[in-house]
Amino acid sequence: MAVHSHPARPAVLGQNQYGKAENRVVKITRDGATHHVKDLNVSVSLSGAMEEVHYSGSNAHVLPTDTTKNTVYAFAKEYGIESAEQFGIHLARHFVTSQEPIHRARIRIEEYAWDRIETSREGAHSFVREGRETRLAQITYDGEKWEVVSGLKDLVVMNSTDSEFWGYVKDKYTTLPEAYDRILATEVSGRWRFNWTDDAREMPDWEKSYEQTRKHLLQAFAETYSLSLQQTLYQMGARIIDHRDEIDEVRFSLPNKHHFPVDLEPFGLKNDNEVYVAADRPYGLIEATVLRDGCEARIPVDLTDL
Ligand SMILES: O=c1[nH]c(=O)c2[nH]c(=O)[nH]c2[nH]1
Repeated sequence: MAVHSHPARPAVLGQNQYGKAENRVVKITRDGATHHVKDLNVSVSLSGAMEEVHYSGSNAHVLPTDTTKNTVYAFAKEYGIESAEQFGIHLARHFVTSQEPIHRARIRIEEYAWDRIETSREGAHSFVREGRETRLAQITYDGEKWEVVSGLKDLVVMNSTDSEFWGYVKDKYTTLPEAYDRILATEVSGRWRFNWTDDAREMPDWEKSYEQTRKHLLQAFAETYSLSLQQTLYQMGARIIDHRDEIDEVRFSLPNKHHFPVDLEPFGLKNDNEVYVAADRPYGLIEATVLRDGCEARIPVDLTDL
């Protein structure tokens, strides 16, 4: 394509910058059975001698935004992520010193913090996102009977190992590679229905019930060696039914927050289950009710209806 020059330009280019925004990089560092997680959202913004790409479309000075994305993932492997600041400094220095037309790099980073889930099983690879979930309660009374449904939403959890997914149906549209060691992460939305229905019976201790139900749910997530999110969901519900006599029904809606290992082979790097891209959509959505045997399902299928 012809590169046009504009000797008499009525419109002049002002401040400009470009790069790949919101690179979701998750780095797992393994210290034996103890895993450490760094979870960042990295936005790269470059500026410099970029007049020509705007005026004429010449890309001669343009390092592709796709390359800036690859650099983020490759650096996570090559240099690790000690801190957001250290990681950002590495990246900014790289872009400015390796590409002559790039004069300025701005790296913005958001970091999501994870706490460990306390569990009795061996190994430390289960995490809950820092920041409390939202607790929910719905009370219905018709003058005779009570129905109390409690629950929670926005409880984000992750296992950095002990999750596999294979042996599934394959048709002509199936491309998913089987996974024998993957990250399992979800944002739990759950509701549980109490069997307390009338004033003549003693009420459960609602505060203790919530705290214990949350604990069982988290421990079941952490302790289940998972062959599918469906299996983990059932274990979470069954653990609650087994341990909490006051609850007859549990329903979960679990988005599968996919973490795909990044292919670093093109950069001569081996990704040994360390660097992942955290994809936000589309996501698998796994939903099911777990009931005390013989009890009726009353929690709506669509939890947003509750
Ligand atoms: O745990 C999973 N369950 C699925 O049904 C499913 N489908 C898929 O593509 N990945 C997964 N993972």
